[in-house]
Amino acid sequence: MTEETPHQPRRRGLLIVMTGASGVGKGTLRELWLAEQDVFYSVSWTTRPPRKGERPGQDYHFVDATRFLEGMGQEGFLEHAEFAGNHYGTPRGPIEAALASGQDVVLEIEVKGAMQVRQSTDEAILVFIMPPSMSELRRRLEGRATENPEQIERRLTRAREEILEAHAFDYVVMNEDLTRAVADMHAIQRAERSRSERLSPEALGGIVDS
Ligand SMILES: Nc1ncnc2c1ncn2[C@@H]1O[C@H](COP(=O)(O)OP(=O)(O)OP(=O)(O)O)[C@@H](O)[C@H]1O
Ligand SMILES: Nc1nc2c(ncn2[C@@H]2O[C@H](COP(=O)(O)O)[C@@H](O)[C@H]2O)c(=O)[nH]1
Repeated sequence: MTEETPHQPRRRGLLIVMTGASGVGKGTLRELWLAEQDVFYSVSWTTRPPRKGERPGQDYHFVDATRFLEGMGQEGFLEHAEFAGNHYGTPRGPIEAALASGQDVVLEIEVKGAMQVRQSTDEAILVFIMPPSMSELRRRLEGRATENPEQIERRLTRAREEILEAHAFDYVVMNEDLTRAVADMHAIQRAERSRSERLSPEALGGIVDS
């Protein structure tokens, strides 16, 4: 809910960044967590070719390397990174408007990009999604069957590096039981909405005057 009521003053939206290894279940978790919520999901740009069933403009903006470089100059990215041979970036434009209107914004990105977001803004809430084990992560990547064996090994190598960075993030959510992980995401969002610094003096004045 972003609507202003006498008991719920307008606040700035939350900027929530989900990060973690490829295949840990970020996308699966995000879809369940955000179902029936009016949240702005940031659709990334990527030079990776679309997978079967992926919808341009909804899952990604699929572009070639030339267009990606142009985008870096023109629209500008909040962050961008190379991952397993492809480029990925978060377009900056729509994010500030959504936050200012009180809408929560969710990014789902790899670890280097999440660290760039941390450096560029204090307001980001960084959530690291953790796999129960490397063998389970492998099982999920193999089960998804969207990469070939060599690409899976490349993603697992990167995953080991990423997991060692988990201490740098605000929250760690273990994605073993999916229902529990979804509940953890709701709990983080609820708690962060209650943080007092997200209320402006104007919003508090509105309560006093109501
Ligand atoms: N808690 C879970 N238990 C078992 N399987 C899961 C769980 N969460 C997700 N999966 C499965 O793991 C696979 C990878 O999930 P998903 O594609 O959401 O990962 P991801 O982190 O978004 O990957 P990428 O970063 O590469 O986009 C999917 O087949 C999904 O169904
Ligand atoms: N730094 C960024 N990482 C991103 C972005 N969009 C997605 N991703 C992450 O890349 C890997 C690989 O994704 P896949 O769809 O090819 O499996 C994964 O960890 C994504 O979360 C982005 O804009 N910036």
